[in-house]
Amino acid sequence: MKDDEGRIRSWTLEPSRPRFVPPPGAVDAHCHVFGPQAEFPFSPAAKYLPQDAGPDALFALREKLGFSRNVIVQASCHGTDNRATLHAIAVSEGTARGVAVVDPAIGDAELDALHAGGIRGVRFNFLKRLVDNAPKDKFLEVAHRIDRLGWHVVVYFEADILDEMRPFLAAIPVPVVIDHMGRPDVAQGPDGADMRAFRSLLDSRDDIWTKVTCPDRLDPAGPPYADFVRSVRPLVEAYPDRVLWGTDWPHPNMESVLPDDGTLVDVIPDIAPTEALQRKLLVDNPMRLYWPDEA
Ligand SMILES: O=C(O)/C=C(\CC(=O)C(=O)O)C(=O)O
Repeated sequence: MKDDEGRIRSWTLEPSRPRFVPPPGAVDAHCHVFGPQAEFPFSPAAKYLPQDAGPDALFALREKLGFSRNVIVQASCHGTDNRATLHAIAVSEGTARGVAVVDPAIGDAELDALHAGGIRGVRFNFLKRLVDNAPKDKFLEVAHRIDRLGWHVVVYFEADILDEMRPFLAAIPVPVVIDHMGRPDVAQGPDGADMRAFRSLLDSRDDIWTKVTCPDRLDPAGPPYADFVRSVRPLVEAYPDRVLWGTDWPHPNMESVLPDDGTLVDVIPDIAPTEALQRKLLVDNPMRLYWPDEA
């Protein structure tokens, strides 16, 4: 939905209240903020121009959905200027942490400042429709330099390049989190080629985690996201200590169908059917990665 200036609104203004009640302390471990543009302009290289979606709206949504904390992931529309993300973390009073996108030439003092501002990881985005460059050699240098801070890297790529990503992912010296399971074709089912390839990646090292997120992006059939559920539930059951969940609000680039965040939350018990799995997915795992001091 575009406004007169061509800025996209990709989120619903009136999400439903979910039936599923998350456990106390639940973390929405994948969401973003956009702007506000007047304070935090978008990057000249941005591939999409969203309407403002700032921390007030994010934290109001969190309240409505029954979550306690957020992990805010720097979105490509803000490039390597992390001020909007840092601002949202600062006003959260300790209930948000973040993942930054950095210029590979970033200095150690600036990395320290990001750490002080609540950043705990760096994101490498390989989606051609979102970024112009994804220099693996430079990314590896960054990955080596964040090791001393106890950070991890978040990697975003699609299933068609998984095989070419393997040597790069194997060389990363810190824990790795894969966004949206590397976007498999969930219509293939849990034993399809994409899920098998992704499992072999998870099996290649025990510190690769993944976000079991985005039924709205991965399952075009829509709610109740049956293909997503049948493909992803076995993954949650097989790797219960390495999975994270998030809303993906404000759902960058979702233009034709606006996902309902309440409905997304109601997918959680379908992919994590026991209380023990839900607690790991929503509390224990994200706390270990983002608030290790409190976990
Ligand atoms: O963040 C997401 O979940 C997905 C995005 C946007 C994005 O990653 C970015 O702008 O950096 C997408 O697929 O368009």
